[in-house]
Amino acid sequence: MAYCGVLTSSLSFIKNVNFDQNYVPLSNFQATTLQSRHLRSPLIISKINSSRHLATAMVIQENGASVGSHSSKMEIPHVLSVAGSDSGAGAGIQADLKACAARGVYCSTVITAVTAQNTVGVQDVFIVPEDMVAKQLKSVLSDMHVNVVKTGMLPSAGIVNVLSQRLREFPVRALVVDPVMVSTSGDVLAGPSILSDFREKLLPIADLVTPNLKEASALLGGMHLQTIADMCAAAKLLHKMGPRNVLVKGGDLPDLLDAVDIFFDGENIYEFKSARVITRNTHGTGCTLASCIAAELAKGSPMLSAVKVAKCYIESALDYSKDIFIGDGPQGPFDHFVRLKTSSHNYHGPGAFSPSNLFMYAVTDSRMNEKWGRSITDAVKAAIEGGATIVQLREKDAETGDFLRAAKACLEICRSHKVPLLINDRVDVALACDADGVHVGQSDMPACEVRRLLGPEKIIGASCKTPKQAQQAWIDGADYIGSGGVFPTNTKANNLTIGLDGLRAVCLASKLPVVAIGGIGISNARSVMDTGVPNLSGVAVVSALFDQECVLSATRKLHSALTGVAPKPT
Ligand SMILES: Nc1ncnc2c1ncn2[C@@H]1O[C@H](COP(=O)(O)OP(=O)(O)OP(=O)(O)O)[C@@H](O)[C@H]1O
Ligand SMILES: Cc1ncc(CO)c(N)n1
Ligand SMILES: [Mg+2]
Repeated sequence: MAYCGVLTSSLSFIKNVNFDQNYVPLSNFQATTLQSRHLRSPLIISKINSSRHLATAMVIQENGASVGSHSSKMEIPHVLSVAGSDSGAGAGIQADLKACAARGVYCSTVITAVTAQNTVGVQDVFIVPEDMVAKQLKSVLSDMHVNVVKTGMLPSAGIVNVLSQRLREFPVRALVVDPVMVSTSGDVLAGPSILSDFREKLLPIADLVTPNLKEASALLGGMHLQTIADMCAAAKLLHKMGPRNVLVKGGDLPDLLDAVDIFFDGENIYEFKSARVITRNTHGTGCTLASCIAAELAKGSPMLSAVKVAKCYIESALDYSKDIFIGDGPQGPFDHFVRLKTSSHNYHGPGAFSPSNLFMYAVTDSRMNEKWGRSITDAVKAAIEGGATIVQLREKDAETGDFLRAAKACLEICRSHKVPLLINDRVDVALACDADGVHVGQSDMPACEVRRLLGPEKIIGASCKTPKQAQQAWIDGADYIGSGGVFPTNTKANNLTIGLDGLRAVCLASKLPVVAIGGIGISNARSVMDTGVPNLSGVAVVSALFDQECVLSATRKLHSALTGVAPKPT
C-alpha cells in the first residue's frame, strides 16, 4: 500500500492509493496529480486496490485531464477484447491486455478459443462453445461500461453471430474488427467458412477493420495484393462492404519496403509509413495495433489520431524489442512496455503532455545570459520559480559538450519542479540527457524523423508559419506547434513576421495545440491570447524573460499579464 497523503495545495487531493510500484513509480503518480491543478475539479483517487489497479493508475497518469470529480467513482476508458488465447502470450488476448495496459486503458476479455501456441507455430486450437462466448459477452457488457469492443480470433460462424447479436443488445461507442484468419506461422485460426458471416454480420457494423495483406485478399475473394497501389484498391473495395474505416496493414510487404499501412475513411486514402524494423520479434503486431487503436478510441481520440498513435507505438515497441530473445522458433513476441522502461523518470509520467504545459513557455538564449552575467541554470531556475510552465534550451552558439552539460544541469532543476525541458534542434543532446522532448524548425531534422528517434512518449514541437506546415506537423507526429514571429523581433535574424492573422491561420489549420512566439512580452501577451482561438495554448518568450536584469521578476510580471493575477513580490 502506497499512501500518497494529501496534496492540499491547489486542487489535488489523494488518499489511499494502492498500486503496483513495479510498474508505476509513485513519482509519476504524484506528478500527475500536480497536473490536475489545471483542471477545474479536484482529483480524488480512492482505494484503487482491485485487479484494475495497474490500468487505473496508468489511465490516471495518461489522462489526468479526463478523470476526477468529488465523487470517488470514476469511469476509466475500457476496451473489451473478444479474441483467442495465445499460450506464448505474444498475440491474441494476451497481446490485447498488454497493449491496453501499456496505453493506460482497462481491458476486459471474452475468450473465443484457446490455442496451444509458441514461437514455432500453433500446435492445437480448442474453440470455446458458442453459448460460453455468449455468456462471457453478457457478463461483461451488461455490467461494465465498455467503450470499445475489439475483436481478434473469431473461430466459428456461430461465434460471429453471437457477437453481432450481443452488440445489438449492448451497443458500444466503437467496434474495431481485426479479421484474424491465419497466424504468421501459416496456421489457420479461422477458416474460410466464416468469411461470409464476417462480411455480412460484422463488417457492416465495424467502425474499423484492420486486415493484413492475406486477410484483405481472403475477404475480397482472393484478390492479388502485392503493392501499395493494390492495398489502396483493396481498402476501397473493403469499404464498400460496410465498415466506416479500413486499415490494410503492410507488415507482410517485402522486407525491403517500409512498413506501410493504408487507411481509407470513405473519402481519403492516408498512407501511414514507418521504417521497417529488422527483427524476428513481430508476432502479435496485428493484435497489438488493433488494441492500441481501440484503446485510443476509448480515451476519446478521433479515428485518424488513434491509428497514428498506434502505428507509432508499434514501431517504437518493435525497435525497442528488436534484440530480445524469447523462444527458439522463427517469430518471437515483442515487449509492450517500452514506455514504462524508457520514461520511468520523466517529469510527468509518460504520455501526459498537455496543452497547458505551453501556457508560459521560456526559451533560453546564451548571449542574453552572458550579457547579464548569469549562468543558464540560474536563468532557468528563476524562470521556473516565476511560473514558466515549460523550458526550451536554445543554445545556438554552444559547443556540444557544454550544451550537454548545461542540459543535464537544467534537466535536474526542471525535474525537481515537474516542468518539462525541451532541447532546440539537437536531437542528439536530447537523447544523451534524456530530455523531455525536442523543438525543431522547418530547416532542422523533420519532426517525423525526430519522432522515430525519440519514441512515442517524448514531446515534439515544430515551428510553423503556414497552414500547410501546420498540417504536416500533425502528420509527422508533432505534439505541438510553435508559430510566429507574431511580432517583429531581434532575437531571430531574418525572421518573417506573420502577425496575429498568420498565427490564427496556423491555429485553425491544425488540431495541435499552438504556442505563439516572436516579439511577445508583458505589454502584448494578453492581446495574443485574446485572439481566442481554442488551440492557442500559450506564449513563448525569449528576451521578455532573459534580456532582463531580474529573470524572476520579469517572469512573474509576464505570468501576471497572462493570468490577470497580480505578481508576487520578488
Ligand atoms: N518489421 C516491422 N517494422 C515496423 N512495423 C511493422 C513491422 N512488421 C509489422 N509492422 C507493423 O505492424 C502492424 C501490424 O501489421 P502486420 O501486417 O504484421 O499485421 P498482422 O499480420 O495481422 O500481425 P500478426 O498476425 O503478427 O499479429 C502494422 O502497422 C505494420 O505496418
Ligand atoms: C490467439 C491468436 N490470435 C491472433 C493471432 C494472430 O497473430 C494469433 N497468432 N493467435
Ligand atoms: Mg504479420
